[in-house]
Amino acid sequence: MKLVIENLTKKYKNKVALDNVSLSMENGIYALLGPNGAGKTTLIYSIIGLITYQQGSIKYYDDQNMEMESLYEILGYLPQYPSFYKNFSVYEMLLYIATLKGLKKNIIKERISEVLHEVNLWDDKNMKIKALSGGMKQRLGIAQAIINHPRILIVDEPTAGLDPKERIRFRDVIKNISLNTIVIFATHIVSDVELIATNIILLKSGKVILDEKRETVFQYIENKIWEIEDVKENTDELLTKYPVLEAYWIEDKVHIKIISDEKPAAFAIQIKPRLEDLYMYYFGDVQ
Ligand SMILES: Nc1ncnc2c1ncn2[C@@H]1O[C@H](COP(=O)(O)OP(=O)(O)OP(=O)(O)O)[C@@H](O)[C@H]1O
Repeated sequence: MKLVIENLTKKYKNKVALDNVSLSMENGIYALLGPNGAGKTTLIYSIIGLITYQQGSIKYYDDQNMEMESLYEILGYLPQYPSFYKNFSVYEMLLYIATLKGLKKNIIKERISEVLHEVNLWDDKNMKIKALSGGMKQRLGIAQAIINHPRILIVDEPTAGLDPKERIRFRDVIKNISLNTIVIFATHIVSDVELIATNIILLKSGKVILDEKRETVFQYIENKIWEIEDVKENTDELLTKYPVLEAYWIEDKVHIKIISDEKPAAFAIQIKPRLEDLYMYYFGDVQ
């Protein structure tokens, strides 16, 4: 599978929501990161064909590199705010979606059972949707998105409302799927994609400001992240002089993490950057 976006521009009246966006994706997990209003949802809506755009093109190619006419049989989508028929049971909802997605009758039951086990809802399959908790609804959303073995899976803030154990389960499900699927994972929760993303895309004010493989994404902030332990003296000076990425307690000591081209203090230790640092570097106004 290949998804190729070229020079995509989308305007809502005079507001430019996507500005000349070009991206090329193959199987793997693409973390789509950006602050509120960056254009993530607009990009997703453009890919799935929910909205039209003024300029550019979006094309999909199959494994034989042939351009595909329609995306619908191979698409899985979890919207930011999924909604369901509240009087359906979990099982009925999936049966309905599976039928709409054209799954063959003889495999539907088995496939529903598989996905319900994957998202840990098997024991709750007869519960009415109106009685589900927020996290359970989110898991049902994940189940309906993957039920047709999508080759392009788009998930918008998928872990909102999931408890830590379910987040880990979800990460594993997504990782497995990504072996032969393009997964676009839009989120603000950087830690959810840190472990599994193969590519990082940063969107800012409708522009792609970074599109890089995970292995090379840290080159821009390598050797620039410093930790200062037990900050007591010079605290104010350090805080005003350098952009602070993070401040936290470890036992009874305050640590701060800052970004600086040079060693900011004699007792500063250089540490390896993490995805959160990269996010803060680009979006925390620390440049
Ligand atoms: N239907 C619309 N009409 C007018 N402007 C819109 C519309 N939808 C989005 N926008 C604007 O387009 C820009 C991009 O919005 P979009 O929802 O794509 O951002 P986002 O990155 O998904 O944000 P969030 O993280 O808050 O969901 C924003 O400035 C938003 O106000």
